[in-house]
Amino acid sequence: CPISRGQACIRGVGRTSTTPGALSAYQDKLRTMEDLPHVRQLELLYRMVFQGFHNRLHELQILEKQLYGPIYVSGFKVVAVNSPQLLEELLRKDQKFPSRGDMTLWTEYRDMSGLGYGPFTEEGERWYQLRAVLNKRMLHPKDSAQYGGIINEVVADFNKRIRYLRQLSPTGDLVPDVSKEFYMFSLEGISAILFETRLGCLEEEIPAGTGEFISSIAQMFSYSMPVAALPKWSRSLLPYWRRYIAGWEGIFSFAKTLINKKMEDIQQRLDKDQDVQGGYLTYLLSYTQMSAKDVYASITELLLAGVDTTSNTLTWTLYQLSKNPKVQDRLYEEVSTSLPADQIPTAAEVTRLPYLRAVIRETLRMYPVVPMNGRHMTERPVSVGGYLFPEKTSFGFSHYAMSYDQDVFPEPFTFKPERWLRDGRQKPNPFGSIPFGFGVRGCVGRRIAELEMYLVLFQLIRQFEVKANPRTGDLKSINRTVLVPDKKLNLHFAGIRTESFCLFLKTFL
Ligand code: HEM
Repeated sequence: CPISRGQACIRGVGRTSTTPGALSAYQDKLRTMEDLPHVRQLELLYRMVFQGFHNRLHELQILEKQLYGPIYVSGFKVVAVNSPQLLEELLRKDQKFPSRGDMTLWTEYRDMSGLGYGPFTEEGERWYQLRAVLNKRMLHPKDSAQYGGIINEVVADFNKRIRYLRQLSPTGDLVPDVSKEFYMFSLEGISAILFETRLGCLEEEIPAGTGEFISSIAQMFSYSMPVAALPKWSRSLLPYWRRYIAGWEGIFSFAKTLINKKMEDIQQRLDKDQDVQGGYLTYLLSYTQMSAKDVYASITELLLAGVDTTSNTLTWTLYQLSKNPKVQDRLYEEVSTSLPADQIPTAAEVTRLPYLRAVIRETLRMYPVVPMNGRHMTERPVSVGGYLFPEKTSFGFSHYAMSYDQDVFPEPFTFKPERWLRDGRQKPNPFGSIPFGFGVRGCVGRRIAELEMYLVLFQLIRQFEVKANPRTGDLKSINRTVLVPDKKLNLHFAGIRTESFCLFLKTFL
């Protein structure tokens, strides 16, 4: 452990390895990858460049399914899996240490700087051991529930900020660029959990260090596209690589400063023989055998994975609620009757509300923030849909197209949270929409993300009626690694709902 006092550290995981199942004699009858429809690289490039799919690759999944069926080889030798049944078949045969494939874009800077890998970038046995440590205090709903109090503090600040912004507008209720506000909310929320420190993202004046950190994250993400697309030899000639690396430097230096500060605090307490108690970072630093290098890498990756995902989902949710007043009314009915108006919901209370959960579930169906995921099968051949694929085959999952498969989701373009209610109706095939992934490599932050979204949505809808701004028009989703709106979303947060006014008075005055 980076800090120790003889506490039990979590040791390597001793899971017995499963012998890869030998394929049966029936294997001879399986067809091969060559028998599948192939999308030629030129075709793909044509569609991307001339048909404008370069930033709408998720929509291309729908077209490709119509043209090539549920499984085909796409331009860059990736096997596209485009039906829930085939996806289930493949994921149930996943490796003991699943892999999503090449992560060099995220690892190069760390290799250059002697930094470690986290859950996103690590592979094999080391990844497995890392996840065993990171999952604790995070993955189980009971673990994430302990962060309800911290998240509610952030929600309270977010409410204040929304009230402040709406009163600045000429109409007295318009909040411009809601995505940006949710970004700040998500960054503040996840940092409060991971660093056990408030960054001040929701303050009127963002502290200088926090501002630089936010710019570094934006810089790293925005230069990752040209860096990935351009050849390595161009790096010394063009500015992109240098700026990309500067982004990573800013991110790591900020994270290290906060983590080092926590380590010092803990060490001081230990020196005085005082008890060490705290949240997630304290747990990693004091109760596990993770090295400081691993803690820097893991915390940084958790943070990066936990901001755009949650914030964009919240943006899409409010967008859909503003377009579907009946759904919003039903949600309001649920949140306003579930608790007294002056009571702030706890994690346990908020996760019990079926319609609130269904609203988020439906948003993630229509806007799976990670619209394409995949697996690289390194260990052994695998059969799917009657085809045999050799080891080292890469599979790409067309989650977006599956989410709009009308056999699984009737009226797929309609926002219908009801389809997720467990009130006797037939449940959709669960593999039609798996926004947090699947299995041991699935999203580690799922429960925290859900909790953040439930708590903030509960309080927003209890207070305001969210209305579309006619000038904004319809939003389309574009793919920037995650699905984001193609333009800014401005929304009216109309009239403070009467029931909540006393809550407001109680909380803020
Ligand atoms: C709406 C919110 C979120 C969505 C939709 C989402 C979705 C996903 C998906 C699809 C994956 C890939 C899973 C797979 O390959 O099977 C993933 C992985 C991951 N997510 Fe999330 N995520 C969200 C929020 C978060 C948050 C809040 C955190 C951090 C606390 C987080 C941390 C991670 C990490 C570290 C991984 C990599 C796990 C691994 O490779 O072992 N995510 N997420």
